[in-house]
Amino acid sequence: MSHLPILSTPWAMRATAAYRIATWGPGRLGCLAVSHVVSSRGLRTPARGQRTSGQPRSQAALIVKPDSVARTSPELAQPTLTPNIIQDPTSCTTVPTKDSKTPVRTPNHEHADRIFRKPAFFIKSATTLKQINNLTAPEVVFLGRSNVGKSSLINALVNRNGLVKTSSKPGHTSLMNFFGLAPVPPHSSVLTLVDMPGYGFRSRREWGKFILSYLSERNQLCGAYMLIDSKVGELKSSDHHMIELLTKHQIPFQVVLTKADKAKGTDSVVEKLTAELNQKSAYFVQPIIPVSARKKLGLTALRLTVLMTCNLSPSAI
Ligand SMILES: Nc1nc2c(ncn2[C@@H]2O[C@H](COP(=O)(O)OP(=O)(O)OP(=O)(O)O)[C@@H](O)[C@H]2O)c(=O)[nH]1
Ligand SMILES: [Mg+2]
Repeated sequence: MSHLPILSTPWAMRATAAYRIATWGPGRLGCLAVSHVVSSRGLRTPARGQRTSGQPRSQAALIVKPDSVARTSPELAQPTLTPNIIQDPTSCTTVPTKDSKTPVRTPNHEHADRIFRKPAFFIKSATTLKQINNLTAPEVVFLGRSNVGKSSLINALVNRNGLVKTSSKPGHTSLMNFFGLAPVPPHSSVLTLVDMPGYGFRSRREWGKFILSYLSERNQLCGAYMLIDSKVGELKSSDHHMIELLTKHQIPFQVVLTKADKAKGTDSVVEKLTAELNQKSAYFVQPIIPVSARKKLGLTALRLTVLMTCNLSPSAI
């Protein structure tokens, strides 16, 4: 367990975060939405697996890295998983260079790729939580600034160019879109992937309210993937606000460096961001994963961590 400095009371932290969200691009929320978020949630156990609601909030929960996201958790410490996640150059975190050795693929990598070859399908767009009540599969959400590559990454993960619409124009995705993976669509979905509208430049204020209620109340949500453009290579203020929001709602999140084909080297960026995020949030989960949707790099590593985040054993599906 690692401890973060206690900055203030949980209530003050929540109020501060709520104020910041109220002034942030995708939200620019009215006071009503903010006070709803501040007062409505109980502590949920962030998880590899579904979170539960209704447990009391405690300050301890805000300052202690939860076991389920600590890097020392037995699950991540499994020798068959962790070293390969971190070291396998093609299928995992590192974008391979010309000098890379032939990657070693473990059965877990094979399983992860196999699961993501199951038919992927569009379920629905939503603007209220009620519209997604019937979606019960474990869920992960892809978040990030406009144009960072969220929609392209989902297409690449499920091997379906065109499943999610992409555009070079920022602000293209304008609703929360839900996608399923299932042996026999649309039944028995094993996993739900959520594509968010981008925040920051060209985002729209009306997205904020639903996104806030989604993050604060959605029990199916197992974790978030926060995308950073590897060419940008740093957290912008809107990313900081999102991290505060994820932390406030105790949602474990992992960072994905997108468009790695365009960046010269991602190692130093990974190192710098890892140190910064470890300081900033107890809900940050390592490792940071560089990917390229265009060159299909790093995708297997991401698939495997998505399955782990959702507590879906790759070999059991
Ligand atoms: N070079 C490169 N370009 C990429 C990659 N992934 C996405 N892009 C490009 O980045 C642009 C934005 O991609 P999207 O997937 O639409 O980004 P988004 O985050 O969904 O954008 P919004 O929905 O507007 O928030 C498009 O022109 C993509 O072709 C990548 O891996 N490499
Ligand atoms: Mg998009």
